[in-house]
Amino acid sequence: MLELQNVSFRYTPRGNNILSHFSASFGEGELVAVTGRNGSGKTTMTRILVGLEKPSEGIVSYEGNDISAEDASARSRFIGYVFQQPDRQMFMPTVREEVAFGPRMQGLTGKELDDAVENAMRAVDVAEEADRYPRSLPRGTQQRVAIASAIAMNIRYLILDEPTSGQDGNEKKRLISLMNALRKQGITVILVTHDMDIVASDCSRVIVIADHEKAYDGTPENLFASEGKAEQWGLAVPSSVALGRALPGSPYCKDMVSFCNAYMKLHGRE
Ligand SMILES: Nc1ncnc2c1ncn2[C@@H]1O[C@H](COP(=O)(O)OP(=O)(O)OP(=O)(O)O)[C@@H](O)[C@H]1O
Repeated sequence: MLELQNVSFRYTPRGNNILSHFSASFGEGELVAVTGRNGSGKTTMTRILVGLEKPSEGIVSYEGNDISAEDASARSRFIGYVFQQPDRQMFMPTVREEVAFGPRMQGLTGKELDDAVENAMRAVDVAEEADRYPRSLPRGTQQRVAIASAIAMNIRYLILDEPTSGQDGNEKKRLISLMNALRKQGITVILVTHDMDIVASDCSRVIVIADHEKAYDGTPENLFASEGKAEQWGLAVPSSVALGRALPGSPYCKDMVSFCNAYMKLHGRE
């Protein structure tokens, strides 16, 4: 279990709190969305989890131990982070070397290292790009390379910052099915996103940050079930949810397939 306990954070000693008394815990195999208005502190919260920022107050704990003082490189043994612009975290000449960098730093060598790298590249479907320069790849592929780098280090948590912004439908679908595959292996995926379609259709849980605090922590269904709840935090309601609300009985429709099923059921009864 990875936890933020009563964490407050400000970027400068005299600055305002970006987060105030923020607590959240992340269990195994969850797909958790972190959302909220622009500038609400989503990226900051994940940077604290990964060790790129230290809490001004409160602690970060992992499996019951206070890891607040551990830096990001120490935490990379269990947590991976994919930046909004993944090319900023790539500095090796080939995809294979990029993916090998982390596990090599962890002490893997020889066949063990080669196997970890090959398996990770295959898991995210970048094996064919193994000899290419990572920074020349499309952003979606770079994201998968960054995920492979994390998988090769045998992580338990993966944080993705706005992975679907600017992606086409196919790349989104590919990423979502990859996140689901990781989740089935027990890896917890934490997704910073403004994409409410993904929140409703794919996430098991959603955290909303508003006014420096955790405003909501629960299922997407509960967030979107009643009109006005998500909207008060500036969140867009997915089309399928809005359409479902307009049907008799206002069924909750997490995606367009659910909406069509609900519609057909009603139609069949008429
Ligand atoms: N390095 C920094 N120094 C000072 N202030 C910062 C720094 N990084 C972010 N901030 C401020 O902290 C606040 C929270 O930023 P953060 O990037 O965490 O928000 P966010 O919810 O991820 O935003 P977005 O949805 O726009 O990506 C913003 O007001 C931002 O301007």
